[in-house]
Amino acid sequence: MEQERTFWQSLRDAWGGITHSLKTERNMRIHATVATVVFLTAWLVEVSRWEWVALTFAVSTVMAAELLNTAVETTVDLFMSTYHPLARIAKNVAAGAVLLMAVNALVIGVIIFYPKLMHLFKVLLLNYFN
Ligand SMILES: Nc1ncnc2c1ncn2[C@@H]1O[C@H](COP(=O)(O)OP(=O)(O)OP(=O)(O)O)[C@@H](O)[C@H]1O
Repeated sequence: MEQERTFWQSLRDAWGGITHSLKTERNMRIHATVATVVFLTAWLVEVSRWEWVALTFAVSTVMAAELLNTAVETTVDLFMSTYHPLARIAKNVAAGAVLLMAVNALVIGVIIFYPKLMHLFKVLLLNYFN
């Protein structure tokens, strides 16, 4: 039996899982880019404390879903290298979880940013014509 691992070894392996997904999954890189843009915009338009909570939660759930999707895809590929309807269902359902979380994050993003960006747009427009 394997020797008991330290907390730091587990943490390093978990981080290795995230970096693996970033290196191998294009969608994960898209999520990371969108997350960076969202956090930068949130900082620029000075969102409230609770809006930070909602955005952080939305972004992390999408990325966590993508990590689980990668885990499902990898596990399916390990056991099924040829076409199988059940493999298709497993992968599609895991991808569906990512889609659901992404739509949820989009709705939260629109609710938070739309009024702020519209306000900013109006201020810039008024300043331009005055
Ligand atoms: N062994 C298989 N049997 C049947 N269908 C499969 C199999 N492998 C993949 N598929 C189908 O192809 C799709 C893409 O699977 P793939 O493993 O290539 O994931 P991906 O290209 O990384 O997709 P994602 O965009 O969800 O990350 C799956 O959602 C599934 O519909």
